[in-house]
Amino acid sequence: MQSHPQLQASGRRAINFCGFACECPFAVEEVTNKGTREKLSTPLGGPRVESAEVGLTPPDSRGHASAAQVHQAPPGILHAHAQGHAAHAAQAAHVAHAAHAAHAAHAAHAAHAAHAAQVAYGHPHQALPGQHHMHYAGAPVVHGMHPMMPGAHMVPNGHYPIHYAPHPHHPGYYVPVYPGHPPGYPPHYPGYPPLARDSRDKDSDEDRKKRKEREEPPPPTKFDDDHWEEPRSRTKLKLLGEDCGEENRKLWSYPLTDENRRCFAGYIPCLLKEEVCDSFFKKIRDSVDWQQPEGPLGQIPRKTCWMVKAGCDCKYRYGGIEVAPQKFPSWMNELMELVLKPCGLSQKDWPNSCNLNLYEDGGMTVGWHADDEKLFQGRFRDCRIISLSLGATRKFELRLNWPEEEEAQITRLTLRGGDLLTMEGMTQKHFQHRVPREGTKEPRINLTWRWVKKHLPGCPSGGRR
Ligand SMILES: O=C(O)CCC(=O)C(=O)O
Ligand SMILES: [Fe+2]
Repeated sequence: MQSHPQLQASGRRAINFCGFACECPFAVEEVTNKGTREKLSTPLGGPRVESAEVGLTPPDSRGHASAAQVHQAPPGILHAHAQGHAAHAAQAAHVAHAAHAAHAAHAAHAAHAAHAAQVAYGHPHQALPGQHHMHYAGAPVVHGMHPMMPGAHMVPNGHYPIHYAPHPHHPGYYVPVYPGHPPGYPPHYPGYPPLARDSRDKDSDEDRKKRKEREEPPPPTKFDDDHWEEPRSRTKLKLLGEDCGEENRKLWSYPLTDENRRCFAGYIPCLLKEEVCDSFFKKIRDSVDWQQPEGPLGQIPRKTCWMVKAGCDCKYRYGGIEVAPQKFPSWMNELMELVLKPCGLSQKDWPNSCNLNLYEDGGMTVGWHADDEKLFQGRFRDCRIISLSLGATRKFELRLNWPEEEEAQITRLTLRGGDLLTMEGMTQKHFQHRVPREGTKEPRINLTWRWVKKHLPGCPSGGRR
């Protein structure tokens, strides 16, 4: 993450925002103007920033950028704080609205808040008209009741009664939370729209637990006492990596092999050469009519496109969105030829649909989900999904829906441009997968080929008309 320009100007540089490849907003170290590194920590584990030299420079175009990013704050992280530093929060808030600045300050850690408030407006009285609040260090007055936290007094320089909850991903880190939000509701502040969250993005442990209690179906009935699913020695399921011919077999490995659940993920590294990847990447990026549909929780955090073979007009509905089909373009045949040959599939057996995603940078993601929509029948029978990655390297994770004691819950893979990944058997029933947030600035395109087994009513490829 880049240092804030105001910090740079003051000779201080906040670095190493948490060190994790994710959304953790907190700086954990700072380079001082003496060139030494200081640990930033609070009694609660969240770090504290004491960059009192932060100036009162008005926001520039970067400020606008910050404001925009504020609205894209990742789930579980408070909006104004999302940029990882009070100065960002302040600047973002400043750009947005003085009242928002108040919330930015409030949202932030008390020490951050001081700077947020101070830097953001310099006119603390405008924070929320008619209220005595948000006057922190450096501002003239500190008194009054907090406008949104009953019983809470405003106090100078920290020890402000912000409540903290464990960071959803990083043990030992804490994030401020706003009391009064309904459980499971993504923290946000009045005046901001709800977080733009993918309804598939159910990646906080807290969320997961609560959702589980509320709406997750109980584990399905097992095939027998020892097996979740009928073993493939009986069903005769053939894996692509086994049934692809002698010359291709050596290309494959199976990083996920769960015979008990009949779940598999196959992998071929660097299937396509770099020049081929580059050429398809550009063609796809520039020619596809990318959509970023709005779901119940805001725009999905990536661009997408749903393509089908001629004769099918099934829409793809998932997570409260609906994507209209586009026809396979001419490049699709060329690409399928390259990708599906090593899978041992001849043209008559090719998939009849493909879901495409464009992740413009590491901030774009797909949250935990399974491709278990009725179209593909993956909850009821073996289901193949073949995925090709182009562009930036991203992590890909699989987790069990119903882990048993001591079972490893997450399988982590790294997908580079040109890599092929499959999910086979009952993987869509027993596992969820995701592409988590990362720091990269580089774009990635992913294509997942699938077989529509149950066409929507009215689709010319379906049984009924
Ligand atoms: O981008 C990826 O690798 C996964 C995409 C995915 O899971 C999906 O499109 O359903
Ligand atoms: Fe998926």
